[in-house]
Amino acid sequence: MPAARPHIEPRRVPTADSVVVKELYLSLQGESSHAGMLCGFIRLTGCHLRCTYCDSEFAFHGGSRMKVSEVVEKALAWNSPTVEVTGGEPLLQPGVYPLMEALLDAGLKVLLETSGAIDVRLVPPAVHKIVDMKTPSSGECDRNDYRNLTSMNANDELKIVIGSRVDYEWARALVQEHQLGKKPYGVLFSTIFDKLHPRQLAEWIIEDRLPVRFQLQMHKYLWDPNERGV
Ligand SMILES: C[S@@+](CC[C@H](N)C(=O)[O-])C[C@H]1O[C@@H](n2cnc3c(N)ncnc32)[C@H](O)[C@@H]1O
Ligand SMILES: Nc1nc2[nH]cc(C(=O)O)c2c(=O)[nH]1
Ligand code: SF4
Ligand SMILES: [Mg+2]
Repeated sequence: MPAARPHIEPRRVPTADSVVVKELYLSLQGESSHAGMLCGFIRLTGCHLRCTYCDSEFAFHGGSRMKVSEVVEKALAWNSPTVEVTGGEPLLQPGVYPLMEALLDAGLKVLLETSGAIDVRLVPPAVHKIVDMKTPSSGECDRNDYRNLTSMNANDELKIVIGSRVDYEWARALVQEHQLGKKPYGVLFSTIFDKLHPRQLAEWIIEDRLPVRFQLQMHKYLWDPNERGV
């Protein structure tokens, strides 16, 4: 007689209409090609990586669970055409997908800041993805999901945060091997704040004539670099 099949309940995602939010604030976008624009920030709690240089460790824990509808209401109250979902690692929370859909439905331009360690194919195509491929000095380079290099479109940007000559040569090899200058999306090269002098990175890029956009974290020059909520 065959063994009785176990009864398995269908998998449910009870949290999909809510997210755990660490902070919500209005500022100027400090990074990417959207830098300088008014932007509301939705910072979600939790991250599975531990980049050596992370400036947002405070977002690894805590925060408050909020309904997606409540977050959208707060986002609309900023009266900013653009919002960014960041973290922590925002794609770890199942509720982030309905959140992004709801923000788009509300007529907002939605930016997403995510590490390159998570497959981005489920992100709604209208979202502007900023995908950060981790360099050796982050300590998390082996977590990169390189399928993301072919899952991004003209709205998106690949970001590489560089803290040393080793990181730079790693990033340069990535650009050259994958012919990233020919992709529909742009490539951003940024420095780890206070680790590599920005001028040094600028000079390397010029010397090698790399097809990338140099950028700084503008908010760290406008405000105290340790200030929260900016
Ligand atoms: C705090 S993370 C949150 C989103 C996601 N976890 C990620 O890593 O992309 C946002 C961005 O800040 C960058 N970042 C964090 N600490 C930094 C630092 N000390 N200097 C420069 N960029 C930093 C990250 O590399 C990432 O591109
Ligand atoms: N002003 C400002 N711009 C940002 N762009 C990306 C940020 C982030 O922490 O993901 C960030 C941030 O923390 N502040
Ligand atoms: S992935 Fe982002 S939030 Fe997580 S540790 Fe790295 S920089 Fe910080
Ligand atoms: Mg930040």
